[in-house]
Amino acid sequence: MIRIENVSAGYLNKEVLKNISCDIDKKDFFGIIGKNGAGKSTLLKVLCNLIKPYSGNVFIDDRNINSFSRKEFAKTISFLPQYIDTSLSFTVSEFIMFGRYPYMNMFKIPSDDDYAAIKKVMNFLHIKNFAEKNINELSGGEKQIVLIAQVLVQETDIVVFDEPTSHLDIGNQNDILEILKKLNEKCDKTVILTLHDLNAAGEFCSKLVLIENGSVCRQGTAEEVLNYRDIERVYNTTVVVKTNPISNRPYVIPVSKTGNRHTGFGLKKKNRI
Ligand SMILES: Nc1ncnc2c1ncn2[C@@H]1O[C@H](COP(=O)(O)OP(=O)(O)OP(=O)(O)O)[C@@H](O)[C@H]1O
Repeated sequence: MIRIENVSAGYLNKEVLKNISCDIDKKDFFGIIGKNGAGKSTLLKVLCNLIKPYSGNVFIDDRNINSFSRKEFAKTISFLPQYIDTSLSFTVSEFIMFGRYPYMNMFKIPSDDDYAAIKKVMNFLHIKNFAEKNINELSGGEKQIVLIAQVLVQETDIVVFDEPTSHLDIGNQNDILEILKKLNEKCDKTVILTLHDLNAAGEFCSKLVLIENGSVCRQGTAEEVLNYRDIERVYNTTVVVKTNPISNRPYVIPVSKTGNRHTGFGLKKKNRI
């Protein structure tokens, strides 16, 4: 269980997160949503101990994250940031090997365990055939899977992703989210991620937190969080929220503020939920 308790944080004098609290359960597929600049990535950085909060604490299984050594923490939680430089010339297996850093000795020579971990993850993600390709030669979707592989070889129980599906088409986006879902449900990993696509968030996440100007606007199940009133206020737009007939999960459609001249539908409440 992860407990984020009364966290305020930011950069120099700029306070971004204002007294945020939330609990993340071991079994959660936990989505963080909110508009650009709301503080989602900052929250992930606090959680991953990359920036220290001005006040408040983060606990993993009742242990303050400040009490972990660097290596111990890297064996507990792994993080894929929003931007990662893949322009350097590495093969896919060399690139994935960077994820084994916490397990290596001071000479940084990979052991049999490190090679075995890479092989296992490549099999899991079906990317064995990429192993010797240069990372620069991959498509956006393939590259994203390799980045996830680097996170997985770290073999942590908690995996954190900052917008893992940005720039991907709907097919690749679904593939990545299915992989993360499998990690959550079959491999018992706690998955925490930020998403801009509210429909993907509604479809895949077991819990959501909606961040508004650095504070928690609402947290709970997708049905609780994706309600049109909160979404409209936070994103300053007009939406309809419906239930996906196949999965029974909520999805959100933007609506032109002036209604639709073809159907004559106005923005009455009955048309929006
Ligand atoms: N390194 C930094 N130094 C100073 N300010 C920063 C830094 N990183 C982010 N900020 C500011 O903190 C605020 C929150 O940024 P953050 O990246 O957490 O938002 P976000 O919700 O993840 O946004 P997005 O959806 O656009 O990625 C923004 O105003 C941003 O300009």
